[in-house]
This record gives sequence, structure tokens and C-alpha cells, in this order.
Amino acid sequence: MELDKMDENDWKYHGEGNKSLVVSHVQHPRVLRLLKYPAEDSENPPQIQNIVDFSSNVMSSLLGEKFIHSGEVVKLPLEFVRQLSIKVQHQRPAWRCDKVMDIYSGCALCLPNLTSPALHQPTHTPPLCIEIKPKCGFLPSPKHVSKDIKTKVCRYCMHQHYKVANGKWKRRSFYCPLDLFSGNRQRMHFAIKHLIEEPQNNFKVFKEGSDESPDMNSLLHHLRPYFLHANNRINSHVTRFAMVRTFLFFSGADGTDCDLPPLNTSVFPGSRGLPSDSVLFRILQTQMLDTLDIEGLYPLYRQVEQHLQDFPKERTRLQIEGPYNEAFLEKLQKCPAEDDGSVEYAVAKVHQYRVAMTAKDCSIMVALVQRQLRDFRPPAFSYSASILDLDPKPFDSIPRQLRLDQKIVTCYLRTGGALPKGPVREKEDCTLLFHPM
Ligand SMILES: O=P(O)(O)O[C@@H]1[C@@H](OP(=O)(O)O)[C@H](OP(=O)(O)O)[C@H](O)[C@H](OP(=O)(O)O)[C@H]1OP(=O)(O)O
Ligand SMILES: Nc1ncnc2c1ncn2[C@@H]1O[C@H](COP(=O)(O)OP(=O)(O)OP(=O)(O)O)[C@@H](O)[C@H]1O
Repeated sequence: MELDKMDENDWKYHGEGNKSLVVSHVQHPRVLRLLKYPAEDSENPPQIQNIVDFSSNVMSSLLGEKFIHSGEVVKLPLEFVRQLSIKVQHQRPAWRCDKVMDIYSGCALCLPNLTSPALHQPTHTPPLCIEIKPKCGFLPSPKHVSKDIKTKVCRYCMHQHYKVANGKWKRRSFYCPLDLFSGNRQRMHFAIKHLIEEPQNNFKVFKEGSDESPDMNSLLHHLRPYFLHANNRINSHVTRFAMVRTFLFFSGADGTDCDLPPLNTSVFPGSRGLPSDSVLFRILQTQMLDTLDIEGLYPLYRQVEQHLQDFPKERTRLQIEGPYNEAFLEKLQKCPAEDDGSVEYAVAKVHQYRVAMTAKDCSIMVALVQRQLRDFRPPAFSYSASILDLDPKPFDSIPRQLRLDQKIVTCYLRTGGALPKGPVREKEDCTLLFHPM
């Protein structure tokens, strides 16, 4: 990429989240991730190098290098960024326009376009990519929570009630992250069915690099050729089953594409749970660094905050805002098992919590490519999995987390019973092991 010859016409709007806007190159498999911030906060542009460091030095070590593309910071001509922001503005969803693109720093992240995987051979079927934002896959321990309901209904399921009550989404999703992370074939199948039915911001499909946002029928139509090679039973049940199989086996052992196991392979070779080298397992393990729940963590956060007020210079030694290097990783990995009252313990728990928050908010991108084999063998598939959006969560977002947690639980206890129950799940309890199909 020749940075001095950047032309906004070579880039198109690709997507955006709460914190960044992504444009993809029209010819090369590359994207630029430009940060956004609240319109009134243009004085305080986010620290982009911190994002790369956090991803490459901290998250990559916890999640597995093979899944991570941290990218690099590039300095773009300001006029290019300004023209780009004008060009993409009309494609941005209105509900995301409360934030503006950073057009002043000229800094962006350059990353491989994970929806355009490199093709080693020509294929008949274009690559298909599925993005899942799985959210938090475990329940907190009863030791640290004040409301018993938090040990039965997961944060995502409770949050759904809050989101519908506040108009963020019209319909509630019956997806439950505990199902997806369970490693139980039936529950994972159930999770994927509900993601497809009500995708919200948890499920996206890209075909030929473009977000398809399809309805259920057209999605299944797109997915069929990618999964249904081993037999001719083309129905939605088989498709979802194949997706479960794909997720379960995602390990990308050597960081390259690997073949899907055949359809008749046992998904649970003698064991329950996720394979320990799968992408879902790694994400769940990292999420579980939140051992205290926000309620147990908050007093430690206050201890750190007080310490920083008393000794402002300690902010640097304790690496509150980074740098996110090996020393930061060591601080959170060498946390004493018990609270010894030290600020080091409190800081380590806060660092662990922030890392867990990142893992609870990341997305998985799965790319599937059909390969043509000679003779009459059925087509084979290559796939690869990557993890996106591994930004550090700010230290001072913790009080907001506590307030949100309280609002979600209060809303759930107030309205939980009032919303219609799921078509299948009679009883809202995320600890349920089996669902009737
Ligand atoms: O708090 P949550 O669980 O609602 O997560 C937020 C996400 O909402 P979600 O419920 O997934 O729709 C939210 O996603 P959306 O804007 O709703 O697409 C962001 O990812 C937010 O992270 P950040 O503040 O941009 O770093 C996320 O905030 P953090 O909690 O990760 O700070
Ligand atoms: N390297 C990439 N290749 C292809 N698509 C990408 C890439 N990075 C991001 N995207 C797309 O852009 C979208 C927005 O990116 P990202 O999730 O990083 O934004 P964000 O603002 O940090 O999200 P959040 O709302 O979770 O904070 C993603 O959901 C994904 O669809």
C-alpha cells in the first residue's frame, strides 16, 4: 500500500461497531480500521498503538497466536481520510452515527481482510465467512453475587430483556452463549439456530466479502453448498449440525487452513466439552479470568482508584493505561491466589477483569472455502478461524460495568416474566442441559 497515493475510490464501506469503522480495499484483501469517538470528544483521540500492543502482546498469548491478526498502525494522508469519511457517511447505519470517525490523527489500523481469505486455487463457490460475537459463556460463582438469579440466567439472556425494554432491539434473541460454549452438540446446534433466527449484532454472514444480512431462508440457501457435501439430505437441520461440527473442531492447529472432519466423525470422541485447542475453548478460558464478577471486583477497583489518588505516579508503574507489554501480561498471570490486601493484588485482578471483558466482547470470523478435488470425490473444504476486536477496555469503564449490571438484573427481575417465553425454552434457566428439539 503506497501511503502517499491513497485514493478513497479504492476503498469501500465494510462495517462498523461501537468504536471503529472498517473499509475494505476493492482489489486487495486488506481493510483499514478507523477509530471513532463521540462527536463531543474530538480533543481526546484514542491511543491506536495501545490496541495493537494489547492484541499482540496480551490477548494473543492468552487466546493463541494462530487466531490473531493484530495489524499495524498506518499514518494516512489527512485529505484521504476526510474524503473517505464523506464517501462512506451515507452507508453508515443511523444508529451508529452518534460517533464520528477520527479524521484528525490520520492513524488507522491496517489488517488482512478476513472476509476475503487467500485462495490457493480457483474455486466454483466463493468463500463464505461467518462472524459470531459469542459474548459471555459462563455464569458467575454464587460466592460473589448479591442476586441469586445471576447464577441461573446468564448475562446475555438477562441483557436481552433490558435491550428490548429500552428499544435497542425489537425482538428478543433466544441465543444463549452457554449453549454455544457448552461443547454439547445439541446445545450448540440450538445456539446456532437462534443466532440465525435473530442475528442482532451477534451473527453476520459475508459472501464475496460483503455483508449479506440475509433472512433465515436465504442464509440457509447460501450455507448449503458449503456444508452439505457428504450426503444429499439438504435441510436446515443438517446445515446447522455441520456448522456446530465446524465450530467444535476449529483449532487451525498450525495456523493454516485444515480440512473439516468427515460428517460421520464423532463430535465428542469420548468426552464432553470443547476441545482444548478450539477457538471457543480459548475464548471461554480467557473470559473466565473474571473470577470475581463485577460485584466482587468493584471493591478492588475502588482500592486501586484510591491508591492512584494518593500516589498519582503509581499509575505508570502499575501500567493502568499500558504499555501493554510482557510486564503487563506477567502482572495478571502472577496474581496471588488470595487477597493479601496489597495494591498489586487489586491491580492484577482489575487487569484480569479487563482482559476478560475484551474476551467477552470479541468476535470470531470463520472463513470457509470449497476446494475442488479431481475425480468423483465430494468437494473438500478448507476453513480458518480468527478472532477480531481485541481492544483493551479502559480502566475507568469499570464503574459503568457495575451500573449496567445492576440495571440489567433489576430490569430482568421486574420484567423477565412479562416477555413471551421462547418457543421451546419453557423455563428461563441457562443451566438447563438439554432442550427439546
Ligand atoms: O456491555 P455489553 O455487554 O453490552 O457490551 C458492549 C457491546 O454491546 P452488546 O451487548 O454486545 O451489543 C457494544 O456493542 P454494540 O455497540 O452494541 O454493537 C460494544 O462492543 C461495547 O464495547 P466498546 O464500549 O465499544 O468497547 C461493549 O461494551 P463493554 O461491556 O465490552 O465495554
Ligand atoms: N480484519 C477484518 N476483516 C474483515 N472484516 C473486519 C475486520 N475487522 C473488522 N471487520 C468487520 O468490521 C466490523 C466492525 O469491526 P470491530 O468489531 O472491530 O468494531 P468495533 O467498533 O471495535 O466493535 P464493538 O462494537 O464490538 O466495539 C466487524 O464486526 C467485522 O464485521
